[in-house]
Amino acid sequence: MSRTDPILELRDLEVHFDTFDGRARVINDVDITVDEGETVAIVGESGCGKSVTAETIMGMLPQPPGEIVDGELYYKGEELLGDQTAHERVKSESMGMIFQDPMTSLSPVFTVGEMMRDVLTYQGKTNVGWLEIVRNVLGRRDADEAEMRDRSVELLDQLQIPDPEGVLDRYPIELSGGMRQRVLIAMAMLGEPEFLIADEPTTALDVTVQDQILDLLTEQIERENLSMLYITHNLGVARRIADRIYVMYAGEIAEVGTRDEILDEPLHPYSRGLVDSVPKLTEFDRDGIEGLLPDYTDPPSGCRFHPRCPAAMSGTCDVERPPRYELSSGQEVACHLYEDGLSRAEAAEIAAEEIEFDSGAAFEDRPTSEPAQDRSSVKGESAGTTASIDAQTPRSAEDTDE
Ligand SMILES: Nc1ncnc2c1ncn2[C@@H]1O[C@H](COP(=O)(O)OP(=O)(O)OP(=O)(O)O)[C@@H](O)[C@H]1O
Ligand code: NI
Repeated sequence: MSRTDPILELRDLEVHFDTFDGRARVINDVDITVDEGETVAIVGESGCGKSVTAETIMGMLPQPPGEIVDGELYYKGEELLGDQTAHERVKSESMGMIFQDPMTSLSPVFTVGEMMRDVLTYQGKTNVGWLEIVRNVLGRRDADEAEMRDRSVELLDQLQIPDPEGVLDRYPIELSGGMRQRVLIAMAMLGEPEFLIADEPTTALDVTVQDQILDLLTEQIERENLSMLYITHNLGVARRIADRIYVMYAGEIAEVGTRDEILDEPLHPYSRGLVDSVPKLTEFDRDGIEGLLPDYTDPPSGCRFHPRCPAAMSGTCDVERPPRYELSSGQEVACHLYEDGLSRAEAAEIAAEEIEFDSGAAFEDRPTSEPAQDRSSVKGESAGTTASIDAQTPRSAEDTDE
């Protein structure tokens, strides 16, 4: 892996929430690095802490109930978590944020909190015109209208929005979902950012429109040589867009590697289960991961994944938190099966020998190094308990970009 200087470095992040059930220790010691010109994806199932990580980077974590207990965030070497003024400045000067379109994400799978946060993108209104939004986004209520129009038209045009002049005078509600998402990307680009952060911007769109949006986004990234952190639960999207991938599980980083390393042969048992649960992305024919994310108010001891792990070793994985072992290739994996300095080939051999998903067998019943042979149960049979990660978007073709 040839790497340039990091533009963004998140170190040792720990985020807790005060909830009715007690203190939820959600983000536990998360490190993320994005190099100049690089697109990094964070993948993981719903609830694993992707958005909390993004909110922290954007200085948008609601505090309370959230609390950043530990961690540093460096943007080009400047620390931001301890300096709100610097964070605000860097955000407005250098960062662009792409959210989900609040109007297409009004769906029961989103929490009220998430919807409210997204709606803020429109300053709480759905009936404001484009120029109004631009003024707010730029924080320049007095910005010269002609100048904003020119820049906006140019961007809308780059994003292949038909009749960009006309769109400027339309309300978001008059545009299709795909068009609104393009407008949201244009909004993020308006401040001429060098770093983009996107939290599942295409999730609510159907696959064809999602593809178009990803193409347009990639074009913008290449044109402006941007760095990007892209958050998604969709491995197909990560394959399209990412140079490197961080796999997150229960508020921790399970594995980091290049896109091909992670998607072609992941090493962490969780990543393997995740990738294998997407039929189109793999030749393996394994089952999904049984069980649910842990309760963050009482997370498992040792490795947070051990209760769901088919390769968990009693006396080790339930006791000791695995460090992130670094292979000779640079790939990092937080799992006791491995050790520092292994080659990819050695690690792949260990993974093939030790990790096999099947149904039902609980951690307690499992011998240490003899994976069970029963593979009768397939993903989906135990509805609701199998980690589900989409290769496709959940919406149907009926919702296409009209
Ligand atoms: N404002 C909040 N108050 C309390 N708990 C929160 C808050 N925001 C997030 N959490 C908790 O933090 C955990 C991680 O949530 P997060 O939204 O980061 O998950 P995610 O990986 O982005 O999931 P998804 O794919 O569904 O968007 C969840 O258990 C969630 O309930
Ligand atoms: Ni999220």
